[in-house]
Amino acid sequence: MTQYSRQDFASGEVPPHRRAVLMTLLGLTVGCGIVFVLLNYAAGNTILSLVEASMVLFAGVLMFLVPRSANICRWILLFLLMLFGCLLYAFTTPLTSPVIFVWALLIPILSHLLLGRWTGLWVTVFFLLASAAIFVWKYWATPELLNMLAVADMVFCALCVSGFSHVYEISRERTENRLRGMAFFDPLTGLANRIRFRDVFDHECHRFLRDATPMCILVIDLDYFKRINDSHGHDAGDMALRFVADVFRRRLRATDVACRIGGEEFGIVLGNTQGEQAFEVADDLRETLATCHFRYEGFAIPLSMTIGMAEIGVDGHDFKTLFATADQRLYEGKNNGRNRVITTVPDDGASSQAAMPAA
Ligand SMILES: Nc1nc2c(ncn2[C@@H]2O[C@H](COP(=O)(O)OP(=O)(O)OP(=O)(O)O)[C@@H](O)[C@H]2O)c(=O)[nH]1
Repeated sequence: MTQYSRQDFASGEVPPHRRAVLMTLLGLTVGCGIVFVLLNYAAGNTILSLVEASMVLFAGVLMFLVPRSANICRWILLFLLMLFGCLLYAFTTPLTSPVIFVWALLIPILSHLLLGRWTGLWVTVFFLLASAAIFVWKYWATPELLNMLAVADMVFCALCVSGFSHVYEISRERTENRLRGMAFFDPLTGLANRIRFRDVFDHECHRFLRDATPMCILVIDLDYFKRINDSHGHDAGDMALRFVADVFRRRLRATDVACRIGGEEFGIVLGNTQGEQAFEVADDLRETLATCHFRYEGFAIPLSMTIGMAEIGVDGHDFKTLFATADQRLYEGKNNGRNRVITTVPDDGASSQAAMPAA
């Protein structure tokens, strides 16, 4: 069953700030680029001004494409490689002054902001080493630029900027993961919360609309849960909720997502699962909980749950309809004695396909 992990957030999803940073960089490339195209053209550095003009053009095209692209990873990488390549070319040309090397300090900052800590680090190392090699090659015979003090200034400054960028990105990633964990997961049980439940449902719904992949949802409510709190205390109730979450974790597949909707109510999305299979899973969960007693301070406390089920394409096509249907079946199950799974509610109001309560 899907649980919270760092991988949940590293699955090709670009953090939102990268889009904003990329758009700012593209705007600056167009703005500053035009100035440098003109300056270099006026200084007789025609090839460099042409290279810069093509960068300006590419940045302009990307400013149009990026807001319309869902996955901007490849644009980020392509643009940075071209931008840094363009910088290296500018470093090599004899008409540029030594001051141009100051732009190399942007490499670690932009790489980390746009590519994350590891890809950012490798891109930084590669382009900074290349810049250093060009500097040594270009000013080999200029001792006032290539002496111990000047080299120490440049190397330590580059190391500081790279180190701070890397540390900043590590702490930013950690904070983002922690905040996302708090936003999408229930702290008591470690299961997903209702926001993530909805996200997963939407994802599976798109799969159904695209290639008819079946999907079912279960809406689950523990039976007479109030009695546990009343007889054994709130701690016992909390432990019972964790116990139920463990039952889900043990039984469900890695692709299924269980969540705590609130209180003693849970929801499960069973991706790529048809009605009959989903009923078997639901009934298995029901039976497991009803037969394995939860223990608290020496007491064996019986637990059971009632489950309402709905299948996409059969009971509806959107979250609101499917959830309402499953919820209605859940309450049908509660009214009919609890500890059962309800998959259909005929018009006459009687439940069918209900697993009968364990003895
Ligand atoms: N310990 C604990 N109890 C909770 C939590 N959230 C909700 N509850 C309790 O769950 C109980 C739910 O009670 P009811 O809605 O009456 O439902 P029930 O007793 O399970 O009865 P039926 O659903 O009708 O079978 C309430 O006593 C809530 O206080 C929680 O996080 N921890």
